[in-house]
Amino acid sequence: MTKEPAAVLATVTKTYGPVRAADGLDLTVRRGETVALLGRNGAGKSTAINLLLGLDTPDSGRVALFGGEPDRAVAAGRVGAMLQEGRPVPRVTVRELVGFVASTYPAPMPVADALSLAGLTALADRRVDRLSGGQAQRVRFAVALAGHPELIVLDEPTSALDVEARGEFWAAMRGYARRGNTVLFSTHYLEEADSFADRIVVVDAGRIVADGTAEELKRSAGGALVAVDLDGAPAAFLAGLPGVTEVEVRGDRARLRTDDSDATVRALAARDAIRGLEVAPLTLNDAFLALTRGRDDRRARDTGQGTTQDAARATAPNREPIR
Ligand SMILES: Nc1ncnc2c1ncn2[C@@H]1O[C@H](COP(=O)(O)OP(=O)(O)OP(=O)(O)O)[C@@H](O)[C@H]1O
Repeated sequence: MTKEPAAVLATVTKTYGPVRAADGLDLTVRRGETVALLGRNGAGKSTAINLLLGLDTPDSGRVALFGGEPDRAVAAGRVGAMLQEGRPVPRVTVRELVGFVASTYPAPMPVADALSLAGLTALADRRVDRLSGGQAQRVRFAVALAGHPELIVLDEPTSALDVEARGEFWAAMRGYARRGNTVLFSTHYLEEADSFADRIVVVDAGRIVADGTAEELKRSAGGALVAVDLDGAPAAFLAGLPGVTEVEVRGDRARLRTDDSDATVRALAARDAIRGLEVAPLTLNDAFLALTRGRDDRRARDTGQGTTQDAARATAPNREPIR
């Protein structure tokens, strides 16, 4: 018998007033996968996670964890979660806190094991209100492990951590995933999705707009980037060159997205317009922007105005984590 997937959202919708926070989400997370939900603020990542965990009910569609009701899987300890809201920190030691939470589950993980996986063995007797932000986040991870879950769901687990704490956090998570467990995490950091996920699911305006490995996302966004100096020439001809799907001109430099970089470069060469030529594959960031841009454009059309992202993009390509 094939095993049920760890998590399923089937054509799930959820609206909050006028906002379609989940707009027909279809997602299957297979056992053993590490999946990133990648999207900007307000894309619908937390909504998807809350629906999956049974913390919210969909307007329509079906949600299942291990083939059953989310509540059942959560109560059985098969699912651990780290959500965005921090709870007040009690004045107990790390070991006491994890031990207490473990005692509420039917088949908990041994406390020493949870502490070790979370990289907390040396801090077991430290009070939890006397830890750094990164250490406190690993305590929350150990708490999420306490029920001995097969699936961990993390909503932006590292957004408040510095680079070093982030590295330690992901090292702990990898140890858990290596045991054959399933991890679903949301993030707006492209590099985090790229480094830690087997599969990236791009969420935008309550919809899944792409789903695959980083390489597949780059391929599905299409092509490469070609940049040249204009040398004072008017830029109008660039959009008509073979392969070109997008033109961005800043100062005297033109940046083209193309489906066929060979054809584009040949056409540029034929016009003797290859000064400062650069050809580069799309970065994951470029792919993300290309994959989510269509919806921005549609939203802008629907509301009759550009979005702030459009405005930012018109002046500078986004090289930062998506915010
Ligand atoms: N309880 C709620 N009531 C009203 N609107 C909500 C509620 N929860 C979410 N929304 C709206 O639904 C949309 C999706 O929000 P959601 O929190 O799922 O996005 P997100 O991708 O997790 O964003 P972030 O990265 O900021 O956490 C947003 O427009 C948000 O304002």
